[in-house]
Amino acid sequence: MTARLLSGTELAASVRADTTSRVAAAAAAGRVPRLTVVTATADEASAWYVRSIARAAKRTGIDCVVVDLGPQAAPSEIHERLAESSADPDVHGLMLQTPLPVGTSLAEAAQFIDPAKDVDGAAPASLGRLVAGLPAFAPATAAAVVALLDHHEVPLAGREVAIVGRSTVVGKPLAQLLLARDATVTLCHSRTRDLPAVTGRAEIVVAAVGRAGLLTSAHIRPGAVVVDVGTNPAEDGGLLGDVAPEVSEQAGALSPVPGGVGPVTTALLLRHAVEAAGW
Ligand SMILES: Nc1nc(=O)c2c([nH]1)NC[C@@H]1CN(c3ccc(C(=O)N[C@@H](CCC(=O)O)C(=O)O)cc3)C=[N+]21
Repeated sequence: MTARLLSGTELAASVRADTTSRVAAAAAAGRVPRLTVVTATADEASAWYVRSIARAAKRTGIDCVVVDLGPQAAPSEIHERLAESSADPDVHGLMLQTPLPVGTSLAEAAQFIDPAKDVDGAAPASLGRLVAGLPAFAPATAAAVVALLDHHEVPLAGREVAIVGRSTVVGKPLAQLLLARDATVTLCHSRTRDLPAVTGRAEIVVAAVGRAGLLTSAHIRPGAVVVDVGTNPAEDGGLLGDVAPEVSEQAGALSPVPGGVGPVTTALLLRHAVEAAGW
Protein backbone atom coordinates (compact mmCIF):
# COMPACT_ATOMS: atom_id res chain seq x y z
CA MET A 1 0.00 0.00 0.00
CA THR A 2 1.14 3.54 -0.63
CA ALA A 3 -0.44 6.16 1.57
CA ARG A 4 -2.74 8.82 0.17
CA LEU A 5 -1.02 12.17 0.61
CA LEU A 6 -2.80 14.61 2.96
CA SER A 7 -1.44 17.78 1.39
CA GLY A 8 -1.97 21.09 3.19
CA THR A 9 -1.02 23.43 0.37
CA GLU A 10 -4.45 23.73 -1.30
CA LEU A 11 -6.24 24.19 2.03
CA ALA A 12 -3.68 26.81 3.10
CA ALA A 13 -4.21 28.70 -0.17
CA SER A 14 -7.98 28.78 0.28
CA VAL A 15 -7.70 29.92 3.91
CA ARG A 16 -5.28 32.67 2.78
CA ALA A 17 -7.65 33.79 0.02
CA ASP A 18 -10.49 34.06 2.53
CA THR A 19 -8.23 35.97 4.94
CA THR A 20 -7.10 38.35 2.19
CA SER A 21 -10.68 39.35 1.41
CA ARG A 22 -11.53 39.80 5.09
CA VAL A 23 -8.44 41.98 5.55
CA ALA A 24 -9.51 44.09 2.58
CA ALA A 25 -12.95 44.59 4.16
CA ALA A 26 -11.40 45.53 7.50
CA ALA A 27 -8.96 47.93 5.82
CA ALA A 28 -11.79 49.55 3.84
CA ALA A 29 -13.45 50.26 7.18
CA GLY A 30 -10.21 51.87 8.36
CA ARG A 31 -9.02 48.99 10.52
CA VAL A 32 -5.80 47.38 9.28
CA PRO A 33 -5.35 44.17 11.30
CA ARG A 34 -2.08 44.14 13.20
CA LEU A 35 -0.36 41.01 14.46
CA THR A 36 2.52 41.35 16.92
CA VAL A 37 4.85 38.36 17.22
CA VAL A 38 7.13 38.32 20.26
CA THR A 39 10.17 36.08 20.00
CA ALA A 40 13.05 35.38 22.41
CA THR A 41 14.95 32.48 20.91
CA ALA A 42 17.81 31.61 18.56
CA ASP A 43 16.01 28.43 17.50
CA GLU A 44 16.24 28.01 13.71
CA ALA A 45 12.81 26.38 13.22
CA SER A 46 11.18 29.15 15.21
CA ALA A 47 13.03 31.86 13.24
CA TRP A 48 11.89 30.23 10.00
CA TYR A 49 8.29 30.23 11.22
CA VAL A 50 8.46 33.92 12.20
CA ARG A 51 9.79 34.86 8.75
CA SER A 52 7.10 32.79 7.12
CA ILE A 53 4.37 34.46 9.21
CA ALA A 54 5.73 37.92 8.32
CA ARG A 55 5.90 37.05 4.61
CA ALA A 56 2.40 35.57 4.49
CA ALA A 57 0.97 38.45 6.56
CA LYS A 58 2.35 40.96 4.10
CA ARG A 59 0.71 39.13 1.18
CA THR A 60 -2.69 39.15 2.89
CA GLY A 61 -2.40 42.81 3.93
CA ILE A 62 -1.99 42.19 7.66
CA ASP A 63 0.46 44.49 9.41
CA CYS A 64 2.90 42.13 11.14
CA VAL A 65 5.28 43.50 13.78
CA VAL A 66 8.05 41.21 15.03
CA VAL A 67 9.46 42.04 18.47
CA ASP A 68 12.73 40.13 18.91
CA LEU A 69 13.86 40.28 22.54
CA GLY A 70 16.77 37.89 21.95
CA PRO A 71 17.54 34.53 23.59
CA GLN A 72 18.84 36.21 26.77
CA ALA A 73 15.61 38.02 27.54
CA ALA A 74 14.50 37.93 31.19
CA PRO A 75 11.01 36.68 32.07
CA SER A 76 10.07 40.19 33.26
CA GLU A 77 10.99 41.72 29.87
CA ILE A 78 8.86 39.18 28.06
CA HIS A 79 5.96 39.71 30.48
CA GLU A 80 6.16 43.51 30.14
CA ARG A 81 6.27 43.37 26.36
CA LEU A 82 3.21 41.12 26.22
CA ALA A 83 1.32 43.29 28.73
CA GLU A 84 2.14 46.39 26.70
CA SER A 85 0.86 44.88 23.42
CA SER A 86 -2.20 43.48 25.21
CA ALA A 87 -3.06 47.01 26.32
CA ASP A 88 -2.33 48.62 22.93
CA PRO A 89 -5.61 49.16 21.01
CA ASP A 90 -3.70 49.15 17.69
CA VAL A 91 -2.56 45.55 18.25
CA HIS A 92 -5.29 43.03 17.39
CA GLY A 93 -3.38 39.75 17.46
CA LEU A 94 -0.53 38.81 19.79
CA MET A 95 1.64 35.71 19.73
CA LEU A 96 4.62 34.49 21.75
CA GLN A 97 6.96 32.12 19.93
CA THR A 98 8.35 28.99 21.53
CA PRO A 99 10.90 27.84 22.60
CA LEU A 100 11.43 30.40 25.34
CA PRO A 101 14.66 31.20 27.20
CA VAL A 102 15.53 28.80 30.04
CA GLY A 103 13.79 30.16 33.13
CA THR A 104 10.76 31.56 31.29
CA SER A 105 7.63 29.44 31.46
CA LEU A 106 5.13 29.61 28.61
CA ALA A 107 2.19 29.22 31.00
CA GLU A 108 3.48 32.07 33.18
CA ALA A 109 4.28 34.38 30.27
CA ALA A 110 1.08 33.64 28.34
CA GLN A 111 -0.97 35.00 31.27
CA PHE A 112 0.10 38.42 29.99
CA ILE A 113 -1.60 37.87 26.61
CA ASP A 114 -5.14 39.28 26.44
CA PRO A 115 -7.33 36.26 25.51
CA ALA A 116 -9.16 38.43 22.95
CA LYS A 117 -5.82 38.85 21.11
CA ASP A 118 -4.47 35.39 21.80
CA VAL A 119 -4.33 34.16 18.18
CA ASP A 120 -2.14 31.13 19.02
CA GLY A 121 -4.32 30.07 21.97
CA ALA A 122 -1.50 30.04 24.52
CA ALA A 123 -3.06 31.96 27.43
CA PRO A 124 -4.29 29.82 30.33
CA ALA A 125 -7.65 31.56 29.97
CA SER A 126 -7.89 30.51 26.30
CA LEU A 127 -6.96 26.91 27.12
CA GLY A 128 -9.53 26.87 29.93
CA ARG A 129 -12.22 28.18 27.61
CA LEU A 130 -11.31 25.49 25.08
CA VAL A 131 -11.77 22.78 27.72
CA ALA A 132 -15.02 24.37 28.90
CA GLY A 133 -16.38 24.51 25.36
CA LEU A 134 -16.50 28.32 25.23
CA PRO A 135 -15.39 30.29 22.15
CA ALA A 136 -11.59 30.78 22.13
CA PHE A 137 -8.72 30.78 19.69
CA ALA A 138 -7.17 27.32 19.58
CA PRO A 139 -3.41 27.01 19.07
CA ALA A 140 -2.92 27.32 15.30
CA THR A 141 -1.05 24.01 14.94
CA ALA A 142 -3.74 22.03 16.77
CA ALA A 143 -6.45 23.75 14.73
CA ALA A 144 -4.47 22.96 11.55
CA VAL A 145 -4.50 19.21 12.27
CA VAL A 146 -8.30 19.17 12.55
CA ALA A 147 -8.72 21.44 9.50
CA LEU A 148 -6.44 19.17 7.44
CA LEU A 149 -8.41 16.05 8.43
CA ASP A 150 -11.70 17.81 7.62
CA HIS A 151 -10.36 19.05 4.27
CA HIS A 152 -9.47 15.48 3.30
CA GLU A 153 -12.82 14.21 4.59
CA VAL A 154 -11.42 11.96 7.30
CA PRO A 155 -14.31 11.24 9.69
CA LEU A 156 -13.61 11.84 13.39
CA ALA A 157 -16.75 10.95 15.34
CA GLY A 158 -16.37 7.69 17.23
CA ARG A 159 -12.91 7.01 15.89
CA GLU A 160 -9.85 6.03 17.92
CA VAL A 161 -7.15 8.68 17.76
CA ALA A 162 -3.71 8.43 19.35
CA ILE A 163 -1.82 11.69 19.78
CA VAL A 164 1.89 11.31 20.52
CA GLY A 165 3.18 14.35 22.43
CA ARG A 166 1.48 16.21 25.30
CA SER A 167 2.74 19.76 24.74
CA THR A 168 0.55 22.72 25.66
CA VAL A 169 1.06 24.08 22.12
CA VAL A 170 -0.12 20.95 20.25
CA GLY A 171 -0.96 17.67 22.04
CA LYS A 172 -3.14 18.85 24.91
CA PRO A 173 -5.27 21.37 22.98
CA LEU A 174 -5.57 18.96 20.02
CA ALA A 175 -6.98 16.33 22.37
CA GLN A 176 -9.70 18.84 23.35
CA LEU A 177 -10.50 19.74 19.74
CA LEU A 178 -10.80 16.07 18.78
CA LEU A 179 -12.92 15.28 21.86
CA ALA A 180 -15.25 18.10 20.84
CA ARG A 181 -15.59 16.25 17.51
CA ASP A 182 -16.53 13.03 19.30
CA ALA A 183 -13.30 11.13 18.70
CA THR A 184 -11.97 8.72 21.34
CA VAL A 185 -8.62 10.23 22.20
CA THR A 186 -5.51 8.73 23.79
CA LEU A 187 -2.73 11.17 24.65
CA CYS A 188 0.66 9.41 24.62
CA HIS A 189 3.99 10.74 25.90
CA SER A 190 7.54 9.82 26.82
CA ARG A 191 6.39 7.72 29.79
CA THR A 192 3.77 5.77 27.85
CA ARG A 193 4.68 2.16 28.63
CA ASP A 194 4.07 0.44 25.31
CA LEU A 195 3.79 3.13 22.64
CA PRO A 196 3.60 0.78 19.60
CA ALA A 197 0.73 -1.11 21.27
CA VAL A 198 -1.24 2.10 21.88
CA THR A 199 -0.60 3.80 18.53
CA GLY A 200 -0.95 0.46 16.76
CA ARG A 201 -4.62 0.27 17.77
CA ALA A 202 -5.50 3.73 16.57
CA GLU A 203 -7.32 4.51 13.33
CA ILE A 204 -5.74 7.97 13.33
CA VAL A 205 -2.27 8.74 14.72
CA VAL A 206 -0.97 12.28 15.22
CA ALA A 207 2.78 12.68 15.77
CA ALA A 208 3.66 15.86 17.66
CA VAL A 209 6.85 15.07 19.55
CA GLY A 210 9.60 16.99 17.83
CA ARG A 211 11.91 14.01 17.20
CA ALA A 212 12.71 13.08 13.60
CA GLY A 213 11.56 9.62 12.60
CA LEU A 214 10.28 8.65 16.06
CA LEU A 215 7.24 6.86 14.66
CA THR A 216 8.07 3.88 12.47
CA SER A 217 5.97 1.24 10.74
CA ALA A 218 6.06 -0.72 14.04
CA HIS A 219 3.79 1.99 15.50
CA ILE A 220 1.17 2.10 12.76
CA ARG A 221 -1.73 -0.20 12.03
CA PRO A 222 -1.99 -0.93 8.28
CA GLY A 223 -4.33 1.54 6.62
CA ALA A 224 -4.30 4.07 9.48
CA VAL A 225 -4.42 7.83 8.87
CA VAL A 226 -1.17 9.46 10.06
CA VAL A 227 -0.73 13.20 10.62
CA ASP A 228 2.84 14.40 11.03
CA VAL A 229 3.20 17.65 12.99
CA GLY A 230 7.00 17.42 13.36
CA THR A 231 9.23 20.04 11.73
CA ASN A 232 12.71 18.93 12.71
CA PRO A 233 15.65 20.62 10.98
CA ALA A 234 17.66 18.12 8.90
CA GLU A 235 21.43 18.31 8.46
CA ASP A 236 21.04 19.20 4.79
CA GLY A 237 18.99 22.25 5.73
CA GLY A 238 15.68 20.57 4.89
CA LEU A 239 12.90 19.52 7.20
CA LEU A 240 12.13 16.11 8.73
CA GLY A 241 8.85 14.99 10.24
CA ASP A 242 8.34 12.89 13.37
CA VAL A 243 7.23 10.04 11.12
CA ALA A 244 9.80 7.80 9.40
CA PRO A 245 9.51 7.65 5.57
CA GLU A 246 8.80 3.87 5.66
CA VAL A 247 5.39 4.60 7.20
CA SER A 248 4.11 5.72 3.78
CA GLU A 249 4.19 2.04 2.76
CA GLN A 250 1.89 1.09 5.61
CA ALA A 251 -0.42 4.00 6.31
CA GLY A 252 -3.66 4.53 4.41
CA ALA A 253 -3.05 8.28 4.42
CA LEU A 254 -0.12 10.43 5.55
CA SER A 255 0.48 14.17 5.78
CA PRO A 256 3.81 15.14 4.20
CA VAL A 257 6.54 17.29 5.76
CA PRO A 258 6.97 19.83 4.31
CA GLY A 259 3.63 20.64 2.69
CA GLY A 260 1.22 19.15 5.25
CA VAL A 261 0.25 20.67 8.60
CA GLY A 262 2.85 23.50 8.40
CA PRO A 263 1.34 25.69 5.69
CA VAL A 264 -2.15 25.28 7.21
CA THR A 265 -0.78 26.41 10.61
CA THR A 266 0.54 29.69 9.21
CA ALA A 267 -2.67 30.30 7.26
CA LEU A 268 -4.90 29.71 10.31
CA LEU A 269 -2.77 31.93 12.52
CA LEU A 270 -3.36 34.81 10.10
CA ARG A 271 -7.06 34.04 9.91
CA HIS A 272 -7.18 34.22 13.70
CA ALA A 273 -5.47 37.63 13.49
CA VAL A 274 -8.15 39.07 11.18
CA GLU A 275 -10.85 37.54 13.38
CA ALA A 276 -9.24 39.20 16.39
CA ALA A 277 -9.51 42.52 14.54
CA GLY A 278 -13.26 41.92 14.33
CA TRP A 279 -13.57 40.65 10.73
N1 LIG B 1 3.97 29.50 20.03
C1 LIG B 1 4.38 28.80 18.97
N2 LIG B 1 3.47 28.24 18.14
C2 LIG B 1 3.87 27.54 17.04
O1 LIG B 1 3.02 27.05 16.26
C3 LIG B 1 5.28 27.38 16.79
C4 LIG B 1 6.17 28.00 17.69
N3 LIG B 1 5.69 28.67 18.78
N4 LIG B 1 7.51 27.91 17.52
C5 LIG B 1 8.06 27.29 16.34
C6 LIG B 1 7.19 26.20 15.80
C7 LIG B 1 7.51 25.81 14.37
N5 LIG B 1 6.27 25.98 13.63
C8 LIG B 1 6.14 25.78 12.25
C9 LIG B 1 5.00 26.13 11.57
C10 LIG B 1 4.91 25.98 10.19
C11 LIG B 1 5.96 25.45 9.47
C12 LIG B 1 5.86 25.31 8.01
O2 LIG B 1 4.95 25.84 7.39
N6 LIG B 1 6.78 24.58 7.35
C13 LIG B 1 6.72 24.35 5.90
C14 LIG B 1 8.02 24.14 5.19
C15 LIG B 1 9.27 24.75 5.69
C16 LIG B 1 10.51 24.44 4.90
O3 LIG B 1 10.42 23.87 3.78
O4 LIG B 1 11.58 24.80 5.38
C17 LIG B 1 5.94 23.09 5.65
O5 LIG B 1 5.76 22.30 6.58
O6 LIG B 1 5.57 22.88 4.49
C18 LIG B 1 7.11 25.08 10.14
C19 LIG B 1 7.19 25.25 11.52
C20 LIG B 1 5.31 26.48 14.48
N7 LIG B 1 5.79 26.65 15.72
